[in-house]
Amino acid sequence: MAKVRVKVPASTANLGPGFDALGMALNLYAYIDMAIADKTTIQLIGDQMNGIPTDKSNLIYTVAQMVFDQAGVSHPELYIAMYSDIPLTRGLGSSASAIVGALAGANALIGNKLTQDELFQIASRLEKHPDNVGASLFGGIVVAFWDGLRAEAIRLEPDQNLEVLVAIPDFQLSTEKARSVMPKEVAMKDAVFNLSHSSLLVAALATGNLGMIRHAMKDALHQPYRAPLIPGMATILAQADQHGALGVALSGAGPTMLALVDARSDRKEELEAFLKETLRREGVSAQTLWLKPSGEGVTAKALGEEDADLAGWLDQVSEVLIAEESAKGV
Ligand SMILES: Nc1ncnc2c1ncn2[C@@H]1O[C@H](COP(=O)(O)OP(=O)(O)O)[C@@H](O)[C@H]1O
Ligand SMILES: N[C@@H](CCOP(=O)(O)O)C(=O)O
Repeated sequence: MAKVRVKVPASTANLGPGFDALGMALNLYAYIDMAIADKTTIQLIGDQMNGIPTDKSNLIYTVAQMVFDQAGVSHPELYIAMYSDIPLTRGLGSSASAIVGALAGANALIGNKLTQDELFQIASRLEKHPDNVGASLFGGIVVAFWDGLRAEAIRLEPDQNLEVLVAIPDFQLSTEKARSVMPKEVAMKDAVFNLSHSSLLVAALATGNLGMIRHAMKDALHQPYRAPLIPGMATILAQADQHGALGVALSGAGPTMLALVDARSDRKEELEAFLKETLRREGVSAQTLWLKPSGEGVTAKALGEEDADLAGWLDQVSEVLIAEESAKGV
């Protein structure tokens, strides 16, 4: 393919007890255009990616080269353009989406020489959290492990009534920092607590037993240690189910808080206000977003000569949205 456009979903990892094991793709996306070129150029569109390098140290570029290496081809020069709605370093899997997007784009450019499983192995090796990369790659809900040698995953179809409310604080928290506060060893009772709760959560999600989520979505392995890094988190974890959440967790390594909600609930406004107000009382301003699980994982489609470049296409898309809103009279 001469040029490809990749669409890759954000992800939320852990879902509470499934530390490094459970992930869900969300309908918040990053887009990457990629083509083989005479000279490497990397264009980052929007303020979102301030500070990300635009030379050959860029993650998208380096990951694409890994695909070429593994496939035994050489394409050292690339055109890359990227736009993302996924906030960086907030626990919504921006790094995983960049890795998975780059893998899918580079693989499409060379006629999909690598299998999905090969992409999953590379992604898990790089990110080290198969919950994030598995969700961005396969979509839906992913149950996964990575043992340092191999990653395995099974994808579950999310219940159609599942909605997701995220409260994204206006500060960044790197995964590295949020992992550094965790103990190296845990007590047997905490291990058993998480084993039973994450197993129950998978069963609840697999069978659509939404009422069980509030019992299952509890964690003793990482959230207690991370809570001091996020003012308001402990209160949200303790009380969100009293305000209409099916379950609540830290999204990935944080600082975003995530609530699972029944789409038919009439308490959505109450829950959103509770999350915002709890964080505000602790001096944290946060943006709330209503999301859905993304059933689809990463996609890569071929672009023709007639297709607009990424910046032009984004303008067209927003014009369509504005036109749709005007037609609705809002
Ligand atoms: N498109 C991208 N290009 C290059 N690096 C990226 C991109 N997206 C994310 N990253 C890197 O990933 C880091 C964030 O990863 P991480 O701390 O795991 O948080 P999260 O994945 O939850 O957003 C960013 O600070 C940046 O270094
Ligand atoms: N399981 C990892 C997930 C990190 O996710 P991110 O979206 O914050 O990068 C962890 O909890 O450390």
